[in-house]
Amino acid sequence: MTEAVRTRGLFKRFGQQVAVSGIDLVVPRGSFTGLVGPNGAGKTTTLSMITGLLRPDGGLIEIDGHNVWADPVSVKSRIGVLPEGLRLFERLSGRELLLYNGQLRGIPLDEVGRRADELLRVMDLVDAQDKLVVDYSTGMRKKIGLAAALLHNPSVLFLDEPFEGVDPVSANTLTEVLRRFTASGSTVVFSSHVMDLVERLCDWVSVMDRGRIVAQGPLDDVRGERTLNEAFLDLVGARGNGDEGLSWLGSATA
Ligand SMILES: Nc1ncnc2c1ncn2[C@@H]1O[C@H](COP(=O)(O)OP(=O)(O)OP(=O)(O)O)[C@@H](O)[C@H]1O
Repeated sequence: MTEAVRTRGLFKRFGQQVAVSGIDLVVPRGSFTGLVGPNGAGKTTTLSMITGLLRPDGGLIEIDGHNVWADPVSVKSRIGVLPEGLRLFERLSGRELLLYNGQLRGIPLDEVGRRADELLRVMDLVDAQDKLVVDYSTGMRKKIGLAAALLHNPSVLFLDEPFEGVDPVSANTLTEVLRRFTASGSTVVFSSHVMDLVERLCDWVSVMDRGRIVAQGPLDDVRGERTLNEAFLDLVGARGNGDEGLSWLGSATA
């Protein structure tokens, strides 16, 4: 199996809190991979280390066989990132943002212009292309962020919660673009809490819980005879706190 992403013993702590506890993540090339886990499982921390945004305390990360922290330049030209809490250049218009990103990546201006026009069209952002990014809605921000991440044609695309706050129409657009991207042999890794979506899109799944990988492999192997949601609850242990306490809740009288 050729791997797009491989970590060995990847480790990160924040003070006393171990966020990522020595994980061996495997992402096959050309896969549509879902990184799932409950709140605080370590997904964002893992993606931040893999994409070179956060220095690990230990372990190794390779993308297309290149060591992320030893060879950051060749890795960064191969990856696209849509991070959580997406920070964009707010005072640029959507189109300017793409042109600027493309030039930062060293793509000739006429080629950047061509790619930007196509991406704006596919993302249904043509009418908003001259509007400042600060005035974009959440879904529009995700779409322009994805366009910026795709502009240099990366071989691996990392998306942290790409569908959060995105309406079904925009989610469909994002899905179509990502499907086309993986169909051409490129790799997508995205984190999500939405099991239905992961089940619909992904062919490979890594399940994290409390800083560890508790299951990893082809979607069909991880879920077995169950839905992915049932498998997820089995794997991370449904935390049955709902029946205790809160006796006051719902007893309000008019
Ligand atoms: N900068 C930080 N400083 C201190 N602790 C942090 C920091 N970033 C993350 N953590 C802790 O590390 C753990 C993993 O957090 P992380 O954000 O990676 O989880 P996650 O799986 O992405 O969660 P969510 O699904 O809620 O976004 C949590 O316990 C979190 O509180």
